[in-house]
Amino acid sequence: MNTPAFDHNLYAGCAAQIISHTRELAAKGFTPATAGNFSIRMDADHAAITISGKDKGRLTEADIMVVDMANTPVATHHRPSAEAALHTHLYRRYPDVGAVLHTHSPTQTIAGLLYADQGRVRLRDYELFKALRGRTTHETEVDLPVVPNSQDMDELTASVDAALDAANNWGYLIAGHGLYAWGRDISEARRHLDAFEFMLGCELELRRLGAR
Ligand SMILES: CSCCC(=O)C(=O)COP(=O)(O)O
Ligand SMILES: [Zn+2]
Repeated sequence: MNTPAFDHNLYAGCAAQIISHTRELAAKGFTPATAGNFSIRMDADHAAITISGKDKGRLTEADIMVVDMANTPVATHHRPSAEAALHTHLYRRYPDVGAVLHTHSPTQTIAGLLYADQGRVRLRDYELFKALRGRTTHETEVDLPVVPNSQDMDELTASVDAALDAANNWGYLIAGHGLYAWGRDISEARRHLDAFEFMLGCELELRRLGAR
């Protein structure tokens, strides 16, 4: 008998977690049309990830597939997210990252455009910093990197890699596109995503008020 390419029970558990979070994020309006992609690391060599082009508010287990860390589909003919390379880049760069979430909320999309020239959104004095792993005080600055958008995934991955070398964080924005956030598991990735969404919303409001 052939050895299965991956543990099906592990895959099914990952798919269930992805579906649960994506439905909630879609209901918030964070995945317009078919935007967004989501993954969980299954083991050192595999990740469960959304298939490209699906409505992320209506995912079923059949809409989640497995790739290896070079983005090659495993035991399927489906096509992974067009941005799978950005997920596996994070899994390769950070061995302790267990989940990656990508959304396109209006706040994330607008903030990416407004701060593209600066290459970062400098966040200051937010109590919500404590939602980010490793942060214990509001009395600091946190730079959220902003990289230019590109349809060339090698170019985009290289921009992200350089931006994270300069300002290591739990997320980054792609200008005019959306947010990538990650964590050691999907709950932590979601907490980071929610925290960035909130702080970016505050930054946009402060700009509207002329305070930034
Ligand atoms: C319709 S949104 C354009 C592609 C994108 O940015 C995205 O997040 C969804 O792409 P996928 O291939 O993962 O469905
Ligand atoms: Zn996207």
